[in-house]
Amino acid sequence: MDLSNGSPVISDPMAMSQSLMGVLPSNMMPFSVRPGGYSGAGGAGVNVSRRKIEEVLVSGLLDAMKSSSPRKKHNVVFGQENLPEEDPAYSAWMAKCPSALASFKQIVASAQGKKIAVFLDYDGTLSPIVDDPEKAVMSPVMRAAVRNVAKYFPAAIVSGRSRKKVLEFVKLKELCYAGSHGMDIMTSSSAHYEHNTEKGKEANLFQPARDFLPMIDEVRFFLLNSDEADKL
Ligand SMILES: O=P(O)(O)OC[C@H]1O[C@H](O[C@H]2O[C@H](CO)[C@@H](O)[C@H](O)[C@H]2O)[C@H](O)[C@@H](O)[C@@H]1O
Repeated sequence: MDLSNGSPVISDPMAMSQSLMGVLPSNMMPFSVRPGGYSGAGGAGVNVSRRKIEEVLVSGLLDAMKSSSPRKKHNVVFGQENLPEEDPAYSAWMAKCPSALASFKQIVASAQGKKIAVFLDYDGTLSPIVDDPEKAVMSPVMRAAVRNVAKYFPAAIVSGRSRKKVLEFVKLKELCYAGSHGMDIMTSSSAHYEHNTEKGKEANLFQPARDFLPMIDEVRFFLLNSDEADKL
């Protein structure tokens, strides 16, 4: 990330130096953004205790993900009949993209005392994959878990779907939504984001996704979907 002119420019995370990546697996890609951004109402997202992080993210969100979507069979994904550990393609893929969940304790530990924002995918993460995209509804348990996440952390859903469609499924006003792969962003109307948004302005069409970044000090991405949650 180049901070030389005061605005964050995200470089290709995979090309970042090993020292910057630290000890994190390659699917958690940390980078810093300009400081002094998000200061949510009541300090949301900051100084959340380890117990609360585990309760909200692990017991709440991950458990909801595990029950909402059964794990896909490995051979459906890779077209193989053999066991995952015997499949070179699967092993190579796992080496390149290790499960963030295997390092979840490390993530929680390193999140201690930091401002945390949670970015979630919709299809296959908050809803099960189904044949008819119109029927990819979110369960009430998942909705409650996401609502709880948004109570403690700035939270956003990023989807390839239209923002309107995702909002129709999720029905939670306290989140940010980025639809059409991030080309259509709606920030929350709650007090959490008021200082970062123009009051009364609901949707910011074609707002660059990096406008989210001043809300937080540091971003650590990790890939997580219901397949992975099921392996916990
Ligand atoms: O970025 P996402 O939120 O993961 O959206 C990606 C695509 O999701 C939808 O398609 C996927 O889910 C459908 C419902 O479970 C499933 O039928 C389809 O096979 C999946 O590809 C959505 O329909 C697409 O428009 C999104 O781009």
